[in-house]
Amino acid sequence: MPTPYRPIEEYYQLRHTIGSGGFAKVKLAHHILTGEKVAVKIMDKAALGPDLPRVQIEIEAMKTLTHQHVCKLYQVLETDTKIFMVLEYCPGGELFDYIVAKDRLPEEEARVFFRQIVSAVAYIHTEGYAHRDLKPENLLLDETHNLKLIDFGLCAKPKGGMDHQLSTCCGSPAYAAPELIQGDEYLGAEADVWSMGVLLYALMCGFLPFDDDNVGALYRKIRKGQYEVPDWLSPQSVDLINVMLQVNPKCRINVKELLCHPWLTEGLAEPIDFRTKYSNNHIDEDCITEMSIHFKKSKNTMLDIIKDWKYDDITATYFLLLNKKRRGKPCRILVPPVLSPKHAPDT
Ligand SMILES: Cn1cc(Br)cc1C(=O)Nc1[nH]nc2c1CN(C(=O)N[C@H](CN1CCCC1)c1ccccc1)C21CC1
Repeated sequence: MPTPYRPIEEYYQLRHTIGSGGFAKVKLAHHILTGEKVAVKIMDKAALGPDLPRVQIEIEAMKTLTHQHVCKLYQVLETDTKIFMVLEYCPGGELFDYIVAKDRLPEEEARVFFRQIVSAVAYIHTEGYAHRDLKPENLLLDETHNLKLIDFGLCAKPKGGMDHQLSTCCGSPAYAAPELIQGDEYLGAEADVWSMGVLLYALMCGFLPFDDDNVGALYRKIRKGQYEVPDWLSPQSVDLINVMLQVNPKCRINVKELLCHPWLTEGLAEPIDFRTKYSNNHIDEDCITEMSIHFKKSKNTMLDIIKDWKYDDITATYFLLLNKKRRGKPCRILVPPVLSPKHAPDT
C-alpha cells in the first residue's frame, strides 16, 4: 500500500524499519542531497497521547547535545499527525545485542566502551541534563565500533541546575538507583552513576547484578545493594563497581571522581577527556561553499542561515556534509542545483 506523501519524503528516501517501540518506529533512510544514511524516528502524535511532552523534551535535549558519543539529531519535521526526528544512523545496532552475542566482554573491551559511556554522561551532566534511562539498549554502535547514547525521552534538565532534586520515578527497574525506586527525592547525576555501575557489571558479566522476575523482589535486592562478584572480575573492576553501586548516594562515587578512577585511566596519562570534539560556532568552510552553490546563496548568507540551527533541511545538509568530509568522502551535494524557471534550458 503506497504510503501517503509525507514531507519527510521531500528530503529522504525511506527504507525498511530497523526498530519499533511502543509509540514510535525507526526507519533507515537516505538523505537525497548527500546520499548519507540516517535513522528516522517516526512518532504518531495520537498514539503518544500524554507522552507527547517527552518528545519535546527529547528534541530540545538533542538539539543542545553535540558530542562524539551522543547520537546526533539532524532534522525535526512535524505534521498534524506525526513527528519525525532525523538522527545519526548506527549500523552496529544496540550494545545490548552485542553483549548477548559475545556472552560477556573481556575487561579491555569493556574499558574502551565504558570510557565512552562515562565521557558522554559527564558531558550531558555539564550541559545540565541527566539521562535517567542508561542501559545497553540505549547505546548504539556506529560504523567505527564506537558508542552513541540515544533515547533522551526520560532525561531531565532540572530547573535549578544539576544539584536540584528530582522526584519522577522513571527508567528501567533493573538499572534504577535505590533512592529513585524508593520514591525519595534524588539527584539525576547520582542516579545516572548507579545506572552506569549496573551497565559496567552487565558489560563484564553478561548478566545483571540485581535481577528478579518479581518487581517487588527486584526492588528489595536493589535496596539491599548486594550482588554476586564472579571470579573473572579483576580487583580494580570490583572496586569500581563497588563504589558505583553504593546504596547511599552520598557514599557513591561522583562523575568527576569516576573520570580519574584507576580502572578507567589504566594505561592513560590523564583522566578521561569528556569534552565535545565539535564546536558550535566554527562552521566548516567546504560545507558552506558546497551549500552556497546548491542553494544559490552568497557564502555569507549561507553562513548566517546555517548558524540559525533551525534543525530543518539546511541543518541536516550541513551536518551530513560534515560527516562525509570527516569520513574522507568528497564534501559534495549529489543533486544539481534546481534551475529557476527563467534559466531553464530550451527543450
Ligand atoms: C538495531 N539496528 C541494527 C542495525 Br544494522 C542498525 C540498528 C539501529 O537500530 N540503528 C540505529 N541508528 N540510529 C538509531 C538506531 C536506532 N535508534 C533508536 O532510537 N532506537 C530506539 C531503541 N530504544 C532502545 C530501548 C527502547 C527503544 C528506538 C526508539 C523508539 C522506537 C524504536 C527504537 C536510532 C535513532 C537513534
